[in-house]
Amino acid sequence: MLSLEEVKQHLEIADQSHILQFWSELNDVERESFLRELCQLDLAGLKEHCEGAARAAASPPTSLDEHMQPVPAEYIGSARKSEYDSLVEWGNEGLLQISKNRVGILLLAGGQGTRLGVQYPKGMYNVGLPSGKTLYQIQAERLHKIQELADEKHGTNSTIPWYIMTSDFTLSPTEKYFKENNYFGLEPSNIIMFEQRMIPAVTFEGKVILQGKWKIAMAPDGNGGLYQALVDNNVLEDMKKRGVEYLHVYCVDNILVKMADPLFIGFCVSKGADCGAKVVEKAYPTEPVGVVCRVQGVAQVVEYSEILQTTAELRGDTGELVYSAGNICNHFFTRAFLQDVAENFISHLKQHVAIKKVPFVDECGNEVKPTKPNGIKMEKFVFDVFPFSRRFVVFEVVREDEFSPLKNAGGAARDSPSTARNALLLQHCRWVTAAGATLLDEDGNAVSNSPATCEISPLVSYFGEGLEKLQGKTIKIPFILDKRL
Ligand SMILES: CC(=O)N[C@H]1[C@@H](OP(=O)(O)O)O[C@H](CO)[C@@H](O)[C@@H]1O
Repeated sequence: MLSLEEVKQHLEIADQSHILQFWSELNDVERESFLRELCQLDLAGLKEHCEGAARAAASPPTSLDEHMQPVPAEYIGSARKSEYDSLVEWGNEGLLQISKNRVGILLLAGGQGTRLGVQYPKGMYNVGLPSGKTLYQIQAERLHKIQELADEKHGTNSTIPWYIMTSDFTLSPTEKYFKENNYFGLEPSNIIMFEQRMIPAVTFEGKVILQGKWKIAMAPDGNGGLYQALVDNNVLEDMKKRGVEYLHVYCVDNILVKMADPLFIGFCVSKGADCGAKVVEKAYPTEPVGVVCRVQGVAQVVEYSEILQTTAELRGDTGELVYSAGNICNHFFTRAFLQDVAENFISHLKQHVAIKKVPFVDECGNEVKPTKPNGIKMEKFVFDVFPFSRRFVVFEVVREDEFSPLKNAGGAARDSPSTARNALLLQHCRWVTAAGATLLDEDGNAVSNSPATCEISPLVSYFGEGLEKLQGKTIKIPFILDKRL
C-alpha cells in the first residue's frame, strides 16, 4: 500500500488534492479505510480520466448518424425467416458444441438497478410469477435444462460454465444469494463470479466527487468494463483451461433470455463468425434499444441515447424502419476474438458520457442529494468491440419468445415487473396451446392471447419442447408445471 505522502503527491499531480480536504477530521479507522480506497484507484491515470471526462461532457456528442447503414442481409440469419432445414442444422450444431463443453455463458450483472429502484442486484428480483422465482433462478434452471438437452442428444455429461460479472455493488449479495440457494443445484465450481472495475464520478470541472468525507463517488465502468475485467480476473485463461471456445454474453434483465441458445450459437459457429449479436425488430422508433448497424462500413451498435430521432424514425419504401435491428444485449464471441480484444483493443474502447445526479458532500462536509445532474460517469459499452470483429453476424429472433427486459419499477407502461411477468406467462400459454391442450379460465372459458396463470418450469421445458403429453388435454388455470411429464 502507498503511504499518505505518496498518495498526496499523486493527487497533486492529478490536480485532485481536494479529495483529502477532510483528512484532519478523520479518525484512524476512517483514515486507514480511505487510504486503502485511494490506493485502489488508478492514480497514474487519474488526471487523464478527470480531464477527459470534463472535456467529453463539454463537447457536443459526435453524431454517427450520417455514416450509418443497415447491416447487409447476407450477414443476417433469422429465427423467423430462415428455412426450416437451416434452423434445424444450426440448433444441432449448437447442441453439439455444448455437448463438447465448448460453450460458456457470461452474465453482465454489475449494474445498480437505478431505474428499477432496488438496492439489491437485479437478478434477485422477483417479478411476481406464481412460483416466485427470481431472474437468477430462472436462468439457473434454463442452464440445467439446456445441458440436459445436449446430453440427451449426445449421451454426454456436459458443463456450461457460468461466468458472472458483478461489481462492488453486486458481488457480495450475489455470492450470498447463490450460496443460500445452494447454487440452484449447479456445481459451484462452474459458477465463476468476478468483479468489474469501478471508476470515480467527476464534476463538470473535472474534479473527483466526494460522496462522504472519506468516500469517493465511484461507479462501475459500464458493461464494456467486461474486457478489462476478463484480463484482471484471468477469465480467458479459465475458459482455455476448460476448453471453452464460444461465449454467449447476456445482460441480467431479460426474463426471456435463452442462455447458451443452441440456435444462435450454431448459427454463429456455422457462419465462421468471431462475433455476433441477437436482435429483435424494434417495436417503435424511439424504443430504448441500441441499433445494430454499420458505421462507415463497420459493424457497430448506435445506442438509443446517441441516435438522432430523425434517424431512428427513417422508413424505407414499404414503410418499415430502416434501422429496425434492436440490440437485445445477447452477444456471441469466440475465445480467440476476446483474446485479441484483450491484447490489442482494450485501450481503444470508446468512452461514453453519462450525466447523472451524484450525491456529494459540500465544503462544510454536509451530505447533499442534488436535484439536478451534477456529475459525469464515464462508461464503456459491451458492444463497442464489434468494430474489431473480422466476421460479424446478426441473428434476428422473435420478440415474444426472447425479449422482455426488466428496466423500470412497477407502474411503468413498459419494461416493468408486470410486463416481464406477463411476457413469460403468455409464452407458456402459447407453449401449452401449441402442444395441443386447451387452457380454461376460472369460469370455464378458453384462454387465448391473455397472460393466464400458466407457468412451466425451465427444468421442464426450454423452448416449449417436452410437452407432448398435454395433447388433447383440457387444463384449468392456475396451471403450474414443475415436474417433467
Ligand atoms: C450499453 C448496452 O449494452 N446497452 C444495451 C442495454 O441497455 P441498458 O439501457 O443499458 O440496459 O440493453 C438494451 C436491451 O435491453 C440494449 O438495447 C442496449 O443497447
